[in-house]
Amino acid sequence: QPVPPVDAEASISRFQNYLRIKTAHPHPDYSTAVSFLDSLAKSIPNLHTRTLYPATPDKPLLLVTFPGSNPSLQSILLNSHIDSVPAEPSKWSHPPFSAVRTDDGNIFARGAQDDKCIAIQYLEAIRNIILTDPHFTPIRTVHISYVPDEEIGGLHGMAKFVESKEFKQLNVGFFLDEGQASTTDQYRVFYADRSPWNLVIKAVGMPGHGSRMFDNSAMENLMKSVEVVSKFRENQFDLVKAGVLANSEVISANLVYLKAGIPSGDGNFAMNMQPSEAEAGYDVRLPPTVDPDLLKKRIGEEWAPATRNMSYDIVEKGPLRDYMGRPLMTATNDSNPWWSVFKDAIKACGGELSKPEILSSTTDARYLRQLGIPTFGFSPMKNTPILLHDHNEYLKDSTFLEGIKIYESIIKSLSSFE
Ligand code: MET
Ligand SMILES: [Zn+2]
Ligand SMILES: [Zn+2]
Repeated sequence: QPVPPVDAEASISRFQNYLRIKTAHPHPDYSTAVSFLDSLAKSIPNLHTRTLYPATPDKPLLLVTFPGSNPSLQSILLNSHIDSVPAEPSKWSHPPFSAVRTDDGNIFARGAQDDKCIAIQYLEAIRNIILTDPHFTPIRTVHISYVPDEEIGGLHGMAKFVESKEFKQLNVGFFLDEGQASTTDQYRVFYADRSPWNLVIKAVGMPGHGSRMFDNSAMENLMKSVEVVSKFRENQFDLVKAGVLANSEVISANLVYLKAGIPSGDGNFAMNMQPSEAEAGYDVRLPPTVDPDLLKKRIGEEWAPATRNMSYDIVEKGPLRDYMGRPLMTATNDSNPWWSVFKDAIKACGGELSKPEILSSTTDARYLRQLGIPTFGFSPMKNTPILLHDHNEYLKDSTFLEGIKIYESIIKSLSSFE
């Protein structure tokens, strides 16, 4: 029986159709996305699916299973989050949920890189594996999880899932999650993430007429803090600019909002009033190697000192250490047998990997590393600008297709590893 040819155009259409589902926060359409992925998985022979609700009925998680011949071996879990960050359509050259494909092959959509590409690539890779070799049976079972809420911290998604009995029954031995695009000809792989803190610094101070000059206004107090944090940020960034450390190896503290002022009722602010409260919000990211207590000390003493009427609030979005108290990092040496299997699989299909890195952003991988499960971040996008969370996010059609080939090799190798 002749093997039907792999239909690349059909794979691209399926990618575009998935991109067209409005999965952006604050109201991601999880039910449409899950039914789309569920039917897609069911159109591939040998795949089974289950929909789980680890947290609440409005936050589904789709689990796809490609059964292995030896269920006593630990399984492989591939992951993709369903949700996307918001997009501002007026700032885009194509509507963010149109998945327009330009003449040069770029497919524009929110989620094209982060991370709806891998969602479809996993399934297309398995489809191609079965198509080209109908007798291929993995030795280890391969699961794919499609999880909600990653972009808002994963508390009602992966964090809950890893605590469930369904997860424990999967007996996961190796986990693969999203990574980031590479601007070079080499693929990037990530062995750790930075952990996010949401830091809010608040100032109170003397209110008064807009014309008066006095010490200790809330604005003055807050702006002094903003200067101190900016200085810290500059010092960290200088290490990056000098090539001493990578972006992901320093602490970043980026100002993401400022809130102050007395509303004048017409959407503006009263200009002749000095407010008695002001606050600043920071996205802070900590590399796995830093001591969180030292940073907290610095925040309390230097960034938001009580002596200047300042207070602060830190929301830690997820774990920083595993249950043994160790930093969340996956070994990339012989102590981790999965490392060479993964590396060799990339090489086997002609790909090259750059030196393993810490991811500058954060993924659900931290919840698996917390359990001590070997975990890498990987999204096969080379020669591609890094556009996650940016305007005009896109992925080239040929890059998407290359990624499917990479996953064919990875899935075959990982699932055949005894
Ligand atoms: C707030 S948890 C992480 C969410 C998102 N993936 C980010 O890195 O910003
Ligand atoms: Zn992502
Ligand atoms: Zn993201």
